[in-house]
Amino acid sequence: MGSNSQPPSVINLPTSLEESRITALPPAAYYIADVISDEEEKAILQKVETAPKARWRQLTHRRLQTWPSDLVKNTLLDSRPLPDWLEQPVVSRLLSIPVSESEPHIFTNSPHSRPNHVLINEYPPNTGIMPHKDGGAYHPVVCTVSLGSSLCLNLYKSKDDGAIDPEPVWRILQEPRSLLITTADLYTEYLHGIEPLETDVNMSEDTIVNWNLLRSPELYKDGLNQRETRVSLTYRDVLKVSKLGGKLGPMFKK
Ligand SMILES: O=C(O)CCC(=O)C(=O)O
Ligand SMILES: [Fe+2]
Repeated sequence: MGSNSQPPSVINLPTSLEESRITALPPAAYYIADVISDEEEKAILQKVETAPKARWRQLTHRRLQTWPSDLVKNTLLDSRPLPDWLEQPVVSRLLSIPVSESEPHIFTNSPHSRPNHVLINEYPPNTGIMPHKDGGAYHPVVCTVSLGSSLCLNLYKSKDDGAIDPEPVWRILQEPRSLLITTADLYTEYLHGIEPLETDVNMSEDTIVNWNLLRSPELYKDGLNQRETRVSLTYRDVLKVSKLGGKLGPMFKK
């Protein structure tokens, strides 16, 4: 293989999530560089891009889709399953990786034992998301699949007066085709956000907490990541699902 060529596209799942733990973070976060193949990435991106226009919600810089639907008062009104292209291959792989001997997968202790909601965010270069917490609607396990481009997700601490310390405590680099799982204190105690940058800078073994788990650290040896459009799929379990959901008329569904 030449020094500039990419390694071949392979799926590489750990036999236990422990192998993928980001050890510099409080319990627990996991990073799997190769959760889907190139072909699977392309197929999902194609589905995202060709979704009906009404599926997209346009914010100032970013646009997003929610599947199967938005939440209303923290409740999922639409109890239809996720579409097949969001279910396969991602959910089945997620549910196939043990956390420990007594925990067969990461959603073992969530109310529906699986993710029932996917938020799709599209970030062109120079686009980010303000530091925030994900709030009370979800079980505190967040599974994010990244497509199309790498970027850094930052984790922030609230200061004692409630203000956000603008300097991130940790930075996680998410490569395309990767899966990041964050849980527990990282959900409840810390904030996460993405800076609106054209280029992530100053990246190294010392500044990126998952450096040892990256697929291609050599691509960033100058410390830089030139962003292209990155699409993320955020899989979560919404705690409350309306029993009426399946009975709502088409007017209430998107
Ligand atoms: O795109 C991401 O990785 C983060 C998205 C996010 O934090 C959110 O939508 O709540
Ligand atoms: Fe979030």
